[in-house]
Amino acid sequence: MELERSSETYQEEIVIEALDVHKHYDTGKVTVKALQGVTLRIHRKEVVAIMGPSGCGKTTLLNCLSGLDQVTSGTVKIENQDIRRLSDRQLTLFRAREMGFVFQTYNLLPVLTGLENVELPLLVGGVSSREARRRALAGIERVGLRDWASHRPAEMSGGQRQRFAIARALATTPSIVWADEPTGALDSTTSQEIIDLMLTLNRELGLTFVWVTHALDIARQASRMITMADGLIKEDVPLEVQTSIDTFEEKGAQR
Ligand SMILES: Nc1ncnc2c1ncn2[C@@H]1O[C@H](COP(=O)(O)OP(=O)(O)OP(=O)(O)O)[C@@H](O)[C@H]1O
Repeated sequence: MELERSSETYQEEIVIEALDVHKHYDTGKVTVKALQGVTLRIHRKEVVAIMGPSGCGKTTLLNCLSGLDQVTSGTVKIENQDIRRLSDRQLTLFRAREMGFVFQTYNLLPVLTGLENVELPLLVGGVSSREARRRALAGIERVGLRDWASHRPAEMSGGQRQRFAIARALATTPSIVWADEPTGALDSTTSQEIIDLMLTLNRELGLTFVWVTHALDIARQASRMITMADGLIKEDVPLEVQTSIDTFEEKGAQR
């Protein structure tokens, strides 16, 4: 399958690089400094969770890194491409090719079936209808919802909608998937199923994931946890270190 990538090829390869990124919002009277100098490197196959209190700049960072929004100053490179050097059209095509997006509210079109929702980005990208159907069905199979392909979102549970949203994000065989509160609208069991699905896709397809989440139990399952405050990165902890901190604390607590 074309989604498959060799893990050896990509080890230690930087896929997302932010250098001294600032983002200011001008709201007329005041300027909100949402990002105040973020520098960050994310390697291929990492699963990075971005945490922090409401308003600290998590979504702004995700939007700036993914090119959904423009930075005020600083550099963002994706796959070594400085995205500020791309025209709007080039950036749209680049995003469509390299990135998938998953949102808390699924963002599926209600008038389309699950299958049609997954096909849509492929058809927009110029893929033939026969090929789009083949690829969409393969993606839907991968998220375990073959029997639901002809249903509309209103007939599905939240977890099923999010699975279709993930299949849609995968349809264009991206290398990076951005997920903004992907489990925010789901109960804890369904949330865990969605997290397990993304972790499987990370392992099997070598996809890089960036999750924005409020939930510590979700963030702990990433391979790296970044905590933001006031538009800056305050902590950046790989899972192994996190685990040893937990173990240390647990041992300390037992003494
Ligand atoms: N379009 C906008 N116009 C003006 N200010 C904005 C805009 N988007 C975000 N902000 C402000 O930028 C700051 C960071 O917002 P952001 O949404 O990135 O935070 P967040 O950490 O994702 O918050 P939450 O966890 O509540 O979603 C906040 O002060 C917010 O009010």
